[in-house]
Amino acid sequence: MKNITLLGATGSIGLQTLDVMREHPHQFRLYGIAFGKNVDKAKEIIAEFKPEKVVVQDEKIRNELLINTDQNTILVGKEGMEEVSADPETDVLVNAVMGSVGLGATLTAIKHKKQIAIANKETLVTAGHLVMKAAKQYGVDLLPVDSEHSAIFQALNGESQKDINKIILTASGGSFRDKTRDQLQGVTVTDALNHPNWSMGAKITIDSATMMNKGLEVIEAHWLFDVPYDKIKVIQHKESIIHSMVEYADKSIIAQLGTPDMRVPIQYALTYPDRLPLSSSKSLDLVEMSALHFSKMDMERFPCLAFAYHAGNKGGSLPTVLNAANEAAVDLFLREKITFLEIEQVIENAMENHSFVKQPDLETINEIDQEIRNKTYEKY
Ligand SMILES: NC(=O)C1=CN([C@@H]2O[C@H](COP(=O)(O)OP(=O)(O)OC[C@H]3O[C@@H](n4cnc5c(N)ncnc54)[C@H](OP(=O)(O)O)[C@@H]3O)[C@@H](O)[C@H]2O)C=CC1
Ligand SMILES: CC(=O)[C@@H](O)[C@H](O)COP(=O)(O)O
Ligand SMILES: [Mn+2]
Repeated sequence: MKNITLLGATGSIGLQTLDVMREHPHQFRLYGIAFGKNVDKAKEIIAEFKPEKVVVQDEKIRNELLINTDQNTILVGKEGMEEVSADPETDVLVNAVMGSVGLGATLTAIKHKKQIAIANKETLVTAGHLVMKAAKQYGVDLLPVDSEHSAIFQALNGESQKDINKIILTASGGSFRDKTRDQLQGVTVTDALNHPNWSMGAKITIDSATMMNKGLEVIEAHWLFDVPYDKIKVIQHKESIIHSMVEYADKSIIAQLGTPDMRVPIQYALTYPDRLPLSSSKSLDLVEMSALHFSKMDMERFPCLAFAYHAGNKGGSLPTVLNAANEAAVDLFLREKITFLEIEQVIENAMENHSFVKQPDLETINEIDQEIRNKTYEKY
């Protein structure tokens, strides 16, 4: 029986993690949760799973939650997430919060040698060098939850790092893949939230539409698999059936396929190196599928992908700027303060005007993250 602490329990990945846990009640017990604002959903989770530790975003939410939940220990904010991540009773940390707010918890869990299932890609984008250095120092593996990275992790299994020719990340193209740049003028939040293949949280769905999601995933792959950027390629694959691939020195390509169902990579990160049945997930019927499509990624159509390659290649503080500007811009778009096309302008502007720091430590990263958000929110 593994004790799971689930950060972001009320979100898309959080709820699907709970689905996996329901299928395997003898393997997993929910020890701790953290959530943001969704008190009603959190109450349902607490009533069903009875976690011992609950972390809330702030004091206001704590007061709302206190009614009926006095049997739990309630912790608050980033410090609360770090405390529950370090808790001796936590065996596995599933980090599924949205955004760089998850960074401290990831680093804390590493220092306490926890098994970590990482969905929170922003952690790796904003401070990949610090996270991977700590993981190496404490001998901790980060088990990827992101579907592409789970696919790559499975395709890499047992192979030698030196034999990798390239990693091929697949991109669905997002909600606006069939639109030209001209047709992006005036698109609405509702349109942008309509992802063709996946049902996900709002922020990542917008990231898919701008292609920033794939940009973040390029940086995530660089850190997780220690592969240089010139060996990480992106192709468009509109069906999201091949979740990603690795090409080896002999030109063999190993791919991982499956229906678009996040419970599969979530469960694998929880059970690795074993596999358990997942009866709620559907088998892929390739005959019914009949055809899969691939096309070249157009960096001019999707400039956010080019921004991410640039930030990744340059390194230093630039990925922190990319991530913080993107988080603020997507939030502004979701609240209809800026247009869809302004998202990329906010990011480009933040990257161009930033005073570059070559080797930022944690304090510097947190300062830059806050400064970029403040500047962006001041402007709009
Ligand atoms: N959804 C997916 O299929 C995939 C997601 N990912 C990654 O997983 C992460 C989560 O994504 P997703 O589940 O879609 O996002 P959601 O928006 O659905 O969920 C985010 C979760 O984080 C919580 N949260 C937000 N801010 C805070 C905070 N300050 N303190 C504590 N909790 C907070 C939210 O709480 P509340 O709702 O209560 O406010 C919610 O539980 C992201 O990094 C995303 O990129 C990666 C691959 C696929
Ligand atoms: C499910 C998942 O891992 C998402 O990151 C998904 O990949 C989004 O799809 P696209 O970014 O390819 O549209
Ligand atoms: Mn993904």
